[in-house]
Amino acid sequence: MADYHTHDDDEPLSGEDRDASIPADVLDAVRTLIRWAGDDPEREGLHDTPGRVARAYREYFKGYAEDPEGHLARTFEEVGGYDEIVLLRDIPFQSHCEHHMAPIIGKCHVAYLPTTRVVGISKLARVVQGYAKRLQVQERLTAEIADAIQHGLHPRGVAVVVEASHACMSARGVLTPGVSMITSRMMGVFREDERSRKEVLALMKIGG
Ligand SMILES: Nc1nc2c(ncn2[C@@H]2O[C@H](COP(=O)(O)OP(=O)(O)OP(=O)(O)O)[C@@H](O)[C@H]2O)c(=O)[nH]1
Ligand SMILES: [Zn+2]
Repeated sequence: MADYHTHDDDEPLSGEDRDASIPADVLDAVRTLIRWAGDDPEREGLHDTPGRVARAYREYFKGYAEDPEGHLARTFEEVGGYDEIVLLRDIPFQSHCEHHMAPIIGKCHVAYLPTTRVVGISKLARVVQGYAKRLQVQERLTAEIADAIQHGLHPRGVAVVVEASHACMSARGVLTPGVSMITSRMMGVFREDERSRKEVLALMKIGG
């Protein structure tokens, strides 16, 4: 998969040039799936679809080309003696389940209790996106985000809660829409201290 991410996505390419950067076996694989679905990949409306699907896959799975924990490398000394929870609530994400490659759509709440150094808040959202843009199960996504913050920042505590709906449950299979899956990972003070855990869950507005 990594070999398929060599193209710089910021470079504008058009028409055949864009498809030239996509390996022929990838385009063929999409044509095979179109045929398997029951349609003709050569008909006009589907002719450019394999290239579009391949480019869409580059976006869906661009997390494989990243080291999400690397986003946390630049920290700065917090000013003013701030020693309370830092929380980013409602970070939206889109991922894909590794069982069906169907969308997982949801939001993630990320909190940490700093020691002396803090990180730019956008970097926490980048960590979420870096792990979301891979094939996932929600439990592993949750754990990977929390572990990266723990290893990257060595804070006094990390709390990650993910709420998401799985298209593999709503659009196929059991056909049960409207279900939220909620997963969490608590580390440090948020795992060990009941009051800290309650405080962070209250700030996340979970469990009311
Ligand atoms: N725990 C967990 N399960 C997931 C996640 N995403 C999808 N699944 C489940 O993975 C399971 C795969 O089960 P299988 O029995 O192998 O696949 P299947 O026959 O397509 O199952 P159905 O979805 O029940 O039709 C299903 O129960 C999915 O709902 C996730 O993020 N976490
Ligand atoms: Zn699934």
